[in-house]
Amino acid sequence: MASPTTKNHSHIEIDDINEESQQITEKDIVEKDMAPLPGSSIHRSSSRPQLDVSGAAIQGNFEEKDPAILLPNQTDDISHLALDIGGSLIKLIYFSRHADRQVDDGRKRKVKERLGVTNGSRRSYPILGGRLHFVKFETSKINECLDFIHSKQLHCGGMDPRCWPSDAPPSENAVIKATGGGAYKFADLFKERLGVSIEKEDEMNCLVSGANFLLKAIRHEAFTHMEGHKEFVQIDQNDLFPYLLVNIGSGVSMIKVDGDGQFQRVSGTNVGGGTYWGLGRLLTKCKSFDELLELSQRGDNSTIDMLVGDIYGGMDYSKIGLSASTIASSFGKTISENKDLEDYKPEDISLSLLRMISYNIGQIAYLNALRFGLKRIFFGGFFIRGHAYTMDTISFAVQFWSKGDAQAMFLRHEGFLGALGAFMSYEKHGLDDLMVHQLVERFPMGAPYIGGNVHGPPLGDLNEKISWMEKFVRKGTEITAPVPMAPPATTGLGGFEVPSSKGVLRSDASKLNVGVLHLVPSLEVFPLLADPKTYEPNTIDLSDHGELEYWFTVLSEHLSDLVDKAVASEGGTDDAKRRGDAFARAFSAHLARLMEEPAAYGKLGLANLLELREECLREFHFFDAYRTIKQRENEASLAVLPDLLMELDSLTEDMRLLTLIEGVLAANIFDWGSRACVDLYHKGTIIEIYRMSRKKMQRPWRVDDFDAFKERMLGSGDRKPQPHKRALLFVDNSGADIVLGMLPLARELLRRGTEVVLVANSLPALNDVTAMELPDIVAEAAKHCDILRGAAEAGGLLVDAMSNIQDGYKENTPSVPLMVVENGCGSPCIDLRQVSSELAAAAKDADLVILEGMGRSLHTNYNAKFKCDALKLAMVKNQRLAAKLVKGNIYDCVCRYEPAS
Ligand SMILES: CC(C)(COP(=O)(O)O)[C@@H](O)C(=O)NCCC(=O)O
Ligand SMILES: [Mn+2]
Repeated sequence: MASPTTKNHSHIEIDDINEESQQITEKDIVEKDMAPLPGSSIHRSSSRPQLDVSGAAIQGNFEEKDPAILLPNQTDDISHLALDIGGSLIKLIYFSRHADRQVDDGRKRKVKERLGVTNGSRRSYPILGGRLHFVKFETSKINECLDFIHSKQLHCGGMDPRCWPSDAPPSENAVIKATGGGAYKFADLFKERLGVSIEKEDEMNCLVSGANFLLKAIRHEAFTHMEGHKEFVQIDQNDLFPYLLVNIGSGVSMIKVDGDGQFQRVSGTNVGGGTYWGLGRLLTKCKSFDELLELSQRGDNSTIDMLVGDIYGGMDYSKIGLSASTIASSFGKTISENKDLEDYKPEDISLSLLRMISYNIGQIAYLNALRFGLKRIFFGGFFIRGHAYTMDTISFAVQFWSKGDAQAMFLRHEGFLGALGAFMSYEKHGLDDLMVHQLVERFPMGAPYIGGNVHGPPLGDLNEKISWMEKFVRKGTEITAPVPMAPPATTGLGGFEVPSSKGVLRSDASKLNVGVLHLVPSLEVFPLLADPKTYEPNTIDLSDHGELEYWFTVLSEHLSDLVDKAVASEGGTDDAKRRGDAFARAFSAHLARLMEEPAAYGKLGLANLLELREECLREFHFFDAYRTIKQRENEASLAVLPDLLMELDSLTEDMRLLTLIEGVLAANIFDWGSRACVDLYHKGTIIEIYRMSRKKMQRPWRVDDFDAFKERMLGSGDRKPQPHKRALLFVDNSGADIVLGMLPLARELLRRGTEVVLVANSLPALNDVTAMELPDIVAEAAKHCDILRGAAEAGGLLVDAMSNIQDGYKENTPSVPLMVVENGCGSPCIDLRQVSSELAAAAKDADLVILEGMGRSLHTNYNAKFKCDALKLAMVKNQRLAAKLVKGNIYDCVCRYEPAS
């Protein structure tokens, strides 16, 4: 692991270099939004604006690509900036929104009608959608903060959302909400420089509403930190209150929180962050708070503090539970030694000070918790700065004094409580109505570098992002991935650098753990989860270091191949190569950062890593790296579909069901995310591999519940069970997987009178089929099959595609419908706590869920329990996973059936 190095931090510390640049970028830049994905309606990564669209009407020509839409009820005075101006730091939160490109074609409308999807369940959020960004500056450099606000035009909040951001000057009465002492001190400066008034918000109020929001809405917000070990705590929203909030800024406030807006400042101490920094500066000549903190990491406080052992001749004072290493008196040793300040190491002084102050705060906090019978204590404020030692010291104090009864917890957005509260005080935002499943935290390109010496204007478009990456590298500050890198790629202009031995992740990288919060109110919890509270999507826990190392290696080794595919998908141009290199660097940087601190972005599971890779591709405008491969495989598979259907139709019902399940498992071999499978593809054509795979399908499979599934489907003896009413089929890959595997299975269900909903990705991920692509594939397949044709028509799937059907056939008999819905994600895995509203609506009448593929049914959801019958089907295409999960081998198959629980 890269060891931290000392750096002099200056100016602005910023959470999102995605949009903010380093010194290297000199030009003045106007931010341009990244282009949305073509033709996709759910943008978890680039959250869309959710405006008040009631009464919306298209203005002008309906046929135009992007006609202007008039939103008569949209309030256009939404501010998107709030500040907490403290003694040492300015914390800024701003909101950004993007042009809505929602595609609502005829097919989608029909499916929605059929599923009864309305916007009724969505409450009226004035700022539905968009993103929250978290930024900080040193208060002494307030001018940089003002420049930042100006360059992003954040003070021009009250404006038409359709043309935001704009260069329009702020209106006469523009106001910005702010809290903290600086809201008073700098009010005139804001008026003078930006022409805006500051509306002051009560600091305590803001702290509490910020903390309440975070604890309720962010899944991995609170964590414990003991002896270097960080563990996220799941907070039950209904059991949050009362708690003690300890905000450690320059001074310390202790607030008993009983509910939203219900709190009391019960105590505080003047010995806080300011004391540490002030005394530390005088005693060590350090130039910044971070430098002082950095110093403490190399310190030894026993040269300064009087320990119990110093008094008791190296012994514990065990009778009263004090070990020899317990501090008896902070700085106490210096009184008995005839030394001057210069005789002590600044490192030791810093550590003594840090421990003195942290213990003191921990102790006072515990006494107050005891006073009011509070079990939970949350510590926030920028004193902590994610600093492991500080958190350990506070935790130790709370643990020590409470004898393990009370627990110190920390917050990932520790420093932003006040600013968040100020932001929430804009009444029209409705932010506090958002629920945990409607927020997605993303860690863009800059996340691994965050908080470094950022002092340039905001980053502009994609090109500037790439330049930033390239210049960063040229300056010799390339990040080092502490994982084996693939050999230099052939695609990039400069190829990959051989990783150097010196890690240059920012020295205090571990200190900032916040990403950009995407607000996506259309997301819902999948209603068929048996117990959403205990549901954990990830099967593989990456807190196990061996596991982490293995998967990081797998992803690193896959990187050069992925870049090749991505670059080729964009025509192999020089521009694509540059983007490819920048993507590889950015993703490697994420990996390096997470290798160093796996919990840096919240609780880390394999699904998060796989999704991060897709997000990173999208960030560099690779929207569908496997596009051509998918098309090729679809065509090849569609060509053999008629023969397969004929073969199936010649079988008995029993044999047909078995052959269908075999077919799904066999076709799941087409996975471009698996190293082993990609190697295999060099050995034959798609159809040859498919045939080979089917031949090898011998029961019993490694996990084989087929008989139980068959009994539920076909019954036994004379018992003929009711067919399922509606089945949700979570499909996986393009090509054989969908065409020769899942579609024939869907056809069988339809034939039996079960409605089928094909659930596919909203955005591309590897070679997964998307909801946008499926209707065309179904239409092609329907040309060879009456059942599929009738069902697809009934489900509104063939709205446009029917015109392609040559034989003029029209089904007269009513058919159960076949539908397609998007799942709300763009990842090879699926987190069922955050799915599209369409899928949630489709789930309401479903009594069978079929999850297919390694990502959706093994990496995630293998242990998920459902309210309805569930079938999990996958081929295991990774040796380690096979050994670990099913005690088997690569290419083993899983057919796991669990009746409704
Ligand atoms: C990304 C995947 C989960 C996709 O698998 P699928 O869901 O398509 O079956 C899988 O390719 C994977 O885990 N790949 C990494 C492991 C490897 O290369 O062996
Ligand atoms: Mn897949």
